[in-house]
Amino acid sequence: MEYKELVEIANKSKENAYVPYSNFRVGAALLTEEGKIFTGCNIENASYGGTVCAERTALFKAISEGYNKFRAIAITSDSPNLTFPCGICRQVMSEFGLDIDVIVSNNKGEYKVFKLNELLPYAFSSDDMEGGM
Ligand SMILES: O=c1ccn([C@H]2C[C@H](O)[C@@H](CO)O2)c(=O)[nH]1
Ligand SMILES: [Zn+2]
Repeated sequence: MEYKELVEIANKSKENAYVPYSNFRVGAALLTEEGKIFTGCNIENASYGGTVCAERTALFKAISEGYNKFRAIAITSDSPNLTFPCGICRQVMSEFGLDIDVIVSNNKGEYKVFKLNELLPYAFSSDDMEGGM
């Protein structure tokens, strides 16, 4: 799977974004180890905190279908700037491995690839819960 193609799939899934509040459409395409792709868009809510980002929509779709090993996630929006995942999505993705490629792209289809561990150094994980549990 070419990352350019994954970006195009993310771009397409942006069309389903439900964004009456921000009008900012985000699309994500998540590639599993098995080569399966799960897409996601952002889904906003009148109670703003209930909003779910495109990245977590894709991730939760995959997890709920029994897939939890991931190679890459492409993220895009209508912005001319590269769209990076928010802090919550970085943390939620990190639960399933820091080695995933995060492909950030813009409305021209230009993209850059980062490892999640570059975007979330010193991630909090279950290893940090010594003393609890
Ligand atoms: O990486 C990002 C950043 C923001 N959003 C969404 C959340 C909200 O609906 C809108 C504005 O923050 O964009 C995403 O889906 N992914
Ligand atoms: Zn997010």
